[in-house]
Formats: sequence, structure tokens, C-alpha cells
Amino acid sequence: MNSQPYSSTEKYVDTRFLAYRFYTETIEVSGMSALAFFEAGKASHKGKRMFWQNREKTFTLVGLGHAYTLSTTNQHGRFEDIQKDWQSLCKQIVNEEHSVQPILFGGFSFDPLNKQQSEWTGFPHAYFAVPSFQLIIKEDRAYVSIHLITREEETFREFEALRKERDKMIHAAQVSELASYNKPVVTEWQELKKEKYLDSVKKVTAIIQAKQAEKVVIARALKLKYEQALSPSSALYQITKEQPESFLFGLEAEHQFFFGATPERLVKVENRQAVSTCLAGSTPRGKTVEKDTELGEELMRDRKNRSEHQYVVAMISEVFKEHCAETFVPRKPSLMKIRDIQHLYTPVKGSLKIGSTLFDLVRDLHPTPALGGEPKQAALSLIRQYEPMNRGYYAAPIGWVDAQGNGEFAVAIRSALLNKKEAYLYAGGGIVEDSTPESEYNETWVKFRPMLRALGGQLRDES
Ligand SMILES: C=C(O[C@H]1C=CC=C(C(=O)O)[C@@H]1O)C(=O)O
Ligand SMILES: [Mg+2]
Repeated sequence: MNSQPYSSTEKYVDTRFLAYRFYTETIEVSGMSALAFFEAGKASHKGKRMFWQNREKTFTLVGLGHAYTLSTTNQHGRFEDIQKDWQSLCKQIVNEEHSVQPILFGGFSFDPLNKQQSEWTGFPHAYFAVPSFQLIIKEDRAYVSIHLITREEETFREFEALRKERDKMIHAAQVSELASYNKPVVTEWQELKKEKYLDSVKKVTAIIQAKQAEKVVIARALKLKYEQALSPSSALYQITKEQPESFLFGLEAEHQFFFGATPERLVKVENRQAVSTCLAGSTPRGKTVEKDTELGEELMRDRKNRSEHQYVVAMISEVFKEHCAETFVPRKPSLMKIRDIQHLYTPVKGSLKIGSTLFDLVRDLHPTPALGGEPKQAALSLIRQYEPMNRGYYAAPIGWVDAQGNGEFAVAIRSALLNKKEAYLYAGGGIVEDSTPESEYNETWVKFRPMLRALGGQLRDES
């Protein structure tokens, strides 16, 4: 089954990987908590762990250790580079597995051309890894795979050592009492560059009114400080408990941990069927059913929010038409209601054309006008000019791909970066011609809520 990765899309072949052998071995294990397995990797794989759970909760992935990492400094061809290297690596897979496939997990930064100094010291502009130990939970069954990618001829001993380590971590994850974590205690709070943010929204709105762009997403950050170093396991525990209806992701890079609970899918490809999500336009949840319904109905009728949303639908539909033989787009949005917020939502579907891949869609979709703006390049340069920060991986594509080119990427919003005893939280909103700084500022508070809950920060009561 692995002999023909990306079967119809042999655009890229690279000889650099010919000397490598990619060994995989999978066993099925009885029920295990993904979080317990993540925690079991702490001693030996801290800084090299990953976590993913899809929105439907039908697919969970934990990766521990790096069998191989892929990165690139090529700012303009980073999506192609990662795809090409992954395809080349997959050709070196020695033994076929039928139950599960090896997975490459990682992400891209939002904008490699943004040169502002930032807190994102551990994260290159493209950062992907094949985990040494991969746990997959799907259809209520759990599988642990070992991956070994090596140029050595003699692998028997190395593989034996990996098996021993695997068994130790599985044992630890199965027998350890399921940890529960208290929320961390915040000692200090900062709204970073609040005045600059408000001023940027004002200026960008004026630029849009002067017809130099149609929509631009402007974001800001909060910085929280703690007495103790923050724990990735604790952060994942909180979002697993509190944000069940979102994609959950976590990615370690050296001593930093980027994680989040995002409702927004960038794109999924399964058996050459592609799905994306247009998500833009927001209002809080109401305290009562009546209030909630009223807020939802107002959102559906609201001119400003409908226009924010429509730019996203138009752009995603355009990209899908390029890469898909048939595209399906509902005529009007519906509401996506999640714990803290309601959004206008339009799913887009299509069947991939021969020659198009998941990475092609990621490259052409990112950033959609839900995170960048319209027109794309003008919006990106306005963000570089006016937004008082460097987004790093916030609002960027995070996700996975398997050896056959199936996979899924989410848009990394409702997210935070943990950096030792500090956390940076990010949120933004779509600026259109009738935006106001105050309402955009209030909207960011609603979007901060999932991460504030996970990280023990104060919630602002909005409704
Ligand atoms: C930019 C964010 O959200 C985007 C996604 C959904 C709704 C949005 C909005 O209504 O402005 C944003 O475009 C964020 O959560 O930081
Ligand atoms: Mg908005």
C-alpha cells in the first residue's frame, strides 16, 4: 500500500533520500489515554512531542520523538519543499503496514516575510517531523508505531532498543493514574500594545474605506506570567476537558509549546475528496437559549459580518475550482455554535483534480481572508505594516499528512504559545469598511476565552 505514495502526483522526485531506509512497525494496544501517552514521553522526548485531535473526535494522534525532521529556509517554496521531501522519504518505506500509516506532523509560520523580533524563537518557518513513536486512536482502536529512518545497514539493535522504549511508555501510559491538573496560577497580566492595536484597526479601516483593500485581519496578543513553568500536559488536559467541539493541537519546539483549540479547518483530504471551512463573522453565546438564538439570528442578518464571511467563501471557492473537478458550496452560511462564540460557517467540498495535492491546497488557501484578507498580498503587507506583533504560528496551518497524501490542516487560532513561565495568547478579527476599534477589541476578548480558560486567566464577561 505504501509503494505508491501520492499515486497520481509524481511531480517531485529527489535523490537526497535514496540512501535512507524508512522502517515502520505497528502494534495494536488496548485502550490508552492519548494524554497519558503524551505525558509518558516527557522524560525522553520533551521538546519533540506533538498532539492532534480532529473536531469530530474520530482521529487522535500523539507523536513522541523525532525519527526525522523536515524544515526549509526557502521562504517562497516552503510548501513544495516539505511535500517533495515527504514524498521522497515515503518512497524509502521498507515494510508495508496495513493498519496505520506513518504520519508527518507539523506546521508553517503565518508569514515568513514578517521580520519583527518575536517570542517564537523555537519555531522555524516550516517545521515537520515523523515521530519516532506514533500513537493513533481511530474507530475506538489504538495503534502504536515505531518509525526508524536511517542510513545504517545494521538496524537490529536500534530497533530492539526502540521496542523496549515503546513498551515502557505504553506500560506507563496504561498503568499510571490518569493525572488531573489544576489550572496554573497567573501572577501578572499584560495586554500587549493595546493602544497600537486600536490605532491599527482605525487606520486599516480608513485604508479599506479608501478602497486600497477590501478586508484585513488585525490581531493582538496577551501575555500572562506564572510562578512556575507551564506544563504542556496540563494545557492539553484543560482544552480536552473544556473545548470538546474544536480541533485540538499541540506542537513542541525546544522549550516552547504551541497549542490551541480551533474550530477552523483549513483543509482535509481523504481519498482525494477535499473539504474546507469558511469561518468568519462572530458574536458571543447568549446566557439563555432565547438570548443565544437572538444573537445568532442577528449575526445571520448583520451586514458587516456577512461581508466579512463572503470574502472567505469567494476565495476558498476560487481555490477549490482550481484544484477540484467538482466543487460544492452552499448558497448561504449557517451558524457554528461553540462554547464561547458563534460564527458564520460555510463548508466547501470538492474532488481533487489529478495532479493536485493536499499541500497545493494548503499553499493556495493560506491565509484565507478569515486570517489574512482580500486581496491576499495587499492584506499581508498591511498586516506587516500595521499589526503590532509577529504572529509566528498563530493563524497558520498546523496538521498532518500520511504516506498516501491524505491528511488535514487546521487554522491555528484560539491558540497560545507557552514559553517557560510565560504564555502568549493571540486573537484577531476581520476588519471591513464598517468596523470600529471598540467592537473589534471586544470581539478579541470573546476569542481569547478558550485559552484564558485553559491557562487560568480572568475571563471578561461580555454578554
Ligand atoms: C482571527 C480569528 O478568527 C477568525 C475566524 C473566525 C472569525 C473571525 C472574525 O469574525 O473576525 C476571524 O476571521 C481569531 O480567532 O483570532
Ligand atoms: Mg469578526
